Amino acid sequence: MVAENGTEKTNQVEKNDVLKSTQTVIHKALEKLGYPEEVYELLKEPLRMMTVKIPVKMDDGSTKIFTGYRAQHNDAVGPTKGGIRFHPGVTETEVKALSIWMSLKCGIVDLPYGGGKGGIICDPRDMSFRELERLSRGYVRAISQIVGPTKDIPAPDVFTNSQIMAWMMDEYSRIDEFNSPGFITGKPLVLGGSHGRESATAKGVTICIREAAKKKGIQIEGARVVVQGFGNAGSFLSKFMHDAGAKVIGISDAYGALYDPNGLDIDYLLDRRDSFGTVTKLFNNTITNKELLELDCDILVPAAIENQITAENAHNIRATIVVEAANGPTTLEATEILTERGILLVPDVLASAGGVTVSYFEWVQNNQGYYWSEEEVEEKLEKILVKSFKNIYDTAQTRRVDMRLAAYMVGVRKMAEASRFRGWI
Ligand SMILES: NC(=O)C1=CN([C@@H]2O[C@H](COP(=O)(O)OP(=O)(O)OC[C@H]3O[C@@H](n4cnc5c(N)ncnc54)[C@H](O)[C@@H]3O)[C@@H](O)[C@H]2O)C=CC1
Ligand SMILES: O=C(O)CCC(=O)C(=O)O
Repeated sequence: MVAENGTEKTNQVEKNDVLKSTQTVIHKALEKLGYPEEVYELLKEPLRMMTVKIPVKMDDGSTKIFTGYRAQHNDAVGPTKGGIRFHPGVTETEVKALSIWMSLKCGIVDLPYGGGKGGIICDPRDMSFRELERLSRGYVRAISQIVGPTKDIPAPDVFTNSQIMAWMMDEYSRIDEFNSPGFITGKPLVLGGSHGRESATAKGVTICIREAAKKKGIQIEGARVVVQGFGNAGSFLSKFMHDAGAKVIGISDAYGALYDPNGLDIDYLLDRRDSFGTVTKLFNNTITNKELLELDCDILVPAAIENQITAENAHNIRATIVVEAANGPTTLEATEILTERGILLVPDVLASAGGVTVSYFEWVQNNQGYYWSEEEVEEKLEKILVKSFKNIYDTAQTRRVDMRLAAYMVGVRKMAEASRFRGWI
């Protein structure tokens, strides 16, 4: 496992905490809403969890057996939906937690879906293009019985992209003996992808930053922004903030971080990064991810992986607003510390919901065979996220809770109600 700067280590205990802490907040949210204990019993784990072994012929002639997962948290509202992660640190508990977060996101932005998530333990940075294609196709064959356009619809996540979605869609279409663009979202445009999906997660984060900045009296123009992660979410976000006149003073990837108090040249960095969001390897004068998170700034955006802001560094965070583009970057203890310190934390299940929202638009377009312009997509996304931010901010104020608990209260309600009407509880 890569460990250049100490951030790539996989810690099973922390990974377990991701599920436990999610369960803790769900429990609190259900209590606040007055639901009985059996609702928590139903929602605390995914309804279905599939573990698969995927044999892949490697380029050197050997066969490697990969382990993959697909979790389907709750399908009372509709088919499950959520990305697929290719990362060496993937664990079963992480995938379970990620599927629960997807349910919450879909509830928050009011999509007709429940949450799902997938992952494969692998390091795509060490694999060839053809090995990745064989792995992607093998995974789809292995999970094909439980997924499909009306059952569970995957999408991209860490270290997966539109090319991987294309291979997966092609493999599913062969199994289904039917062209099935609605099986997966985040596809290339020529295969039924949607305008705006690639940048959707970052667009959603940008809208949340703008709304949060208004609450804190921060002007975006000239604001100092730090972004951890320079992949799909982090790089588009850096570009949007840069274009809006903010000063992006720090960015990072898995190998280190770059800092310039006068603002980094984001266009240059975008041009030089690779398809895994790696750019810092090109520079000598890097800082660590730990140092990056503790930089003096107005807006901090963790956009990489889980458990980055913890009880250990929460006291040292010097941002006014923290907006979680990544899933689960802040532990519960750290959430409490930041809240006590008056830092406004916009939680992952709201801030990163732009991706699944435009994935839903992609699926709708695939189902109707009629495609929308980028302007239409952006207009619809803007309306949904502004409304969701307001709903959660207002809930936090009126119920005197932090925005994470408010978001869980909003997110959990629809699936609890749908489960009740179906007679499951
Ligand atoms: N792609 C999407 O549509 C969505 C992504 N997210 C979340 O956003 C986060 C980033 O996802 P993407 O940008 O899609 O992934 P990506 O694969 O495009 O980029 C990941 C970035 O994180 C960095 N990274 C990986 N491991 C790291 C580590 N141990 N320490 C520091 N940096 C590390 C990589 O170097 C890269 O810059 C994840 O938490 C993901 O679940 C959330 C919603 C939607
Ligand atoms: O686009 C989607 O369907 C899901 C994106 C995702 O995996 C996430 O929001 O974490």
